[in-house]
Amino acid sequence: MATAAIIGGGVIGGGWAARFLLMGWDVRVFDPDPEAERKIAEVLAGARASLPGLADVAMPQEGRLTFHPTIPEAVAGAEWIQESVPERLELKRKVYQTVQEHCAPDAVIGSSTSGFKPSELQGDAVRPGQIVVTHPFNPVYLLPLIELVTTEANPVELVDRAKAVLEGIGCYPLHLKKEIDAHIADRFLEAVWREALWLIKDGIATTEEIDNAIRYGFGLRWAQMGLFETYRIAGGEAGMRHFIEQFGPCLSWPWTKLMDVPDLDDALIDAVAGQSDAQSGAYSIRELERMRDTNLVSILRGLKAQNWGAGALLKAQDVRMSTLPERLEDVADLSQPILTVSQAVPLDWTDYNGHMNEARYLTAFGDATDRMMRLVGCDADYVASGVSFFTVETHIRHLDEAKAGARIRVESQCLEGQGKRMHLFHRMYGGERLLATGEHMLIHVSLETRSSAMPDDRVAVPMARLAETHAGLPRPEGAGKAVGVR
Ligand SMILES: NC(=O)C1=CN([C@@H]2O[C@H](COP(=O)(O)OP(=O)(O)OC[C@H]3O[C@@H](n4cnc5c(N)ncnc54)[C@H](O)[C@@H]3O)[C@@H](O)[C@H]2O)C=CC1
Ligand SMILES: C[N+](C)(C)CC(=O)CC(=O)[O-]
Repeated sequence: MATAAIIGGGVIGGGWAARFLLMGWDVRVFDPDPEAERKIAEVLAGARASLPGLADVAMPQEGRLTFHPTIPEAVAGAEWIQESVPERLELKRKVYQTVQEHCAPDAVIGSSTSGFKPSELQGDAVRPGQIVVTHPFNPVYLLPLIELVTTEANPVELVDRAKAVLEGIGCYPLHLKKEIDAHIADRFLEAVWREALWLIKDGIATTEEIDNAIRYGFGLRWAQMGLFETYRIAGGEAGMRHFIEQFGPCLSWPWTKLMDVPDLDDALIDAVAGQSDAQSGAYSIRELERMRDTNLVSILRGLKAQNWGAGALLKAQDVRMSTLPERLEDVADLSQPILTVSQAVPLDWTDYNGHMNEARYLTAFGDATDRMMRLVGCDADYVASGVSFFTVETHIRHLDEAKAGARIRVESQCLEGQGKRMHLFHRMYGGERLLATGEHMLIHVSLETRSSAMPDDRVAVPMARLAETHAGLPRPEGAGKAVGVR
């Protein structure tokens, strides 16, 4: 099992611990705060409810979390050491000194620093080449971006290994060409923050109005296209050149106070903190984190459905992690029901009753049906040739609950596969518990005439083979039932 050491388990260290753990790594934590174990347990609970639901395939088995009283004990056997102690250069350098006395000489030491350059961190370290910046974004377990900043002291092999590890735990390592204070993203964030503080100080807007200006408008655009692609479109058919021509001159108008830092005096701090209390004080930080995570999961799953931006990354990761069969030949034992879905319940699949919403059972059974179609040869190429299946009848029984983050799996049985008909029976399990069954009748169709049509041998032959083999299985309890009063 791969092992990561987390040095400093606060907001960011806790998020790293959760991501590594849920991606199957053992995690060893050192943090002198006596409350660290409780705080990380709370971050982990949020991560367990949200991260697994970004995948539409089974995540790796969760790793083991242990806490250690000293740095030497925490880094023992670790191949990745993530430093997330407070943003003080001397403290970070002191930590590296102890870490390097006791860690493997080829382990990667990543720093979460928001602002220091790697050359500053490497300073007088005994092995500067081991230390890189791996700057994450909060919540580390959901946001994939990691700014990877290196120097010439870092061997290419170590940098490549760092990228591979980050990709392996579902991150998007953005390797900066050159080191610079505050990397790329924090320079933007600071610019925006500075403007926002001026707007409050000058009495133009409150914290809530500024947040609304972002979340009802350009924040939504940025999440999916960033800055330049958005502005290219804003230039109309003439694109970026026209955009610059039209809006470039404003850059020299006195619109922004970007270069001036507002004085963070008591009056401004009271104004910001007071407005923030009025805006969000009704919720605890944990409640706000939960809302943020649910929203992020919904946005990311939306982007995933479009195979776009951060969503495309998630889709590619599913392909890497999937072990489910795509062809009949891949099925280990064709005489048994086939595993067609294995995933966790996404946060945005749950409802006001605190469990998986009824519509999502059909989503999961629909995915199981799609896999059964592919298994009998009705794959993307087949559909592109103008033929497919339509589902004409569905009967779902809801037998038990599933909550956010719970692992579910669907096992599928073919009750009939003859002529134009494919009759499927899916069982959804959570561990050993039967959660639901779904029975579906599919009819083979021509996509041109939109009416039933006989399949050709590409589907007819494997479908008949599957149906014949599954004919040996007992008829499932509940098959053929209609809704009725017991
Ligand atoms: N909070 C944020 O939004 C982000 C912070 N960062 C960076 O992550 C780092 C940590 O920041 P946060 O997690 O926000 O701070 P934090 O204050 O939440 O956590 C710091 C943790 O380090 C522990 N600590 C203090 N001295 C230590 C030592 N000698 N050895 C081990 N642990 C020690 C503290 O007990 C605390 O739990 C900083 O470098 C910061 O710039 C990066 C991205 C975002
Ligand atoms: C405020 N901050 C500079 C510590 C923020 C970051 O570094 C990244 C983030 O999560 O916004």
